[in-house]
Amino acid sequence: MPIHVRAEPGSVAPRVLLPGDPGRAEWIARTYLEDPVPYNTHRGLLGYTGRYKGVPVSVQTTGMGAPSASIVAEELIRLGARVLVRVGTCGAVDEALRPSELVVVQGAVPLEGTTRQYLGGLPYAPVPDVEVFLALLRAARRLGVPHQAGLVVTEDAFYATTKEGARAWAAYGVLAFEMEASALFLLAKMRKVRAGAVLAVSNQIGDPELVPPEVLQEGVRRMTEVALEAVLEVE
Ligand SMILES: O=P(O)(O)O[C@H]1O[C@H](CO)[C@@H](O)[C@H]1O
Ligand SMILES: O=c1cc[nH]c(=O)[nH]1
Repeated sequence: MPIHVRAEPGSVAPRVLLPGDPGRAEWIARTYLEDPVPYNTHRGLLGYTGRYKGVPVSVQTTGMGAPSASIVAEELIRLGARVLVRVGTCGAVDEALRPSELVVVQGAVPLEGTTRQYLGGLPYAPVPDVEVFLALLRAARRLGVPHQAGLVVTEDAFYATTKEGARAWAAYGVLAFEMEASALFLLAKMRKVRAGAVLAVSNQIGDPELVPPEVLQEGVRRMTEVALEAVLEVE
């Protein structure tokens, strides 16, 4: 049994949704999964397995930041996860992004320390699995959900980022900042599994004010439905 995700072999489905927040994991399991069974509560890394439209799906909390997400992803893969989709929130850099709008992540600039340690300092371009990315994009279009596809920055220090600092990244095509995607994408390539990410805008970067809770919840609902429909399309 892994050290952190204390699940028995066979209790995690091949398809896994990955929110940072345990509350979101519980909500997704209760709202969308048939017969959800909890398999981990250790460290608050809540994990559940049930079925979505008859297909086994797990939802597993990553915690915040690439160090925690990388531990969880490594252990999930050892437990049999094969398609990992982050369902997270993000701070918008692009002013055209509306509160709760979705970002289908096409690539994640690795501004965090976890990939640096794995790569021994080598430059790298963390990208999602192309089939997962296309399935997320198709699902967002089919469901008619407001979204953009593009780059995000994966950062370590939420409160170190300023509006001005983030705007500099907008000049290179970055839409939003978040804290886990680059590590997930690298690990998926290293361990030969598929990964992707879809995010809902929770705030403007450098602004501590969250979008109103009911607006954010609507974004989270749409993001979850996009991710669930997408994982059904990918082996
Ligand atoms: O809402 P989640 O999935 O946790 O994602 C974002 O929210 C947290 C920061 O508030 C970080 O984990 C960041 O990536
Ligand atoms: O990294 C993050 C995630 C959400 N919101 C932010 O402002 N930054």
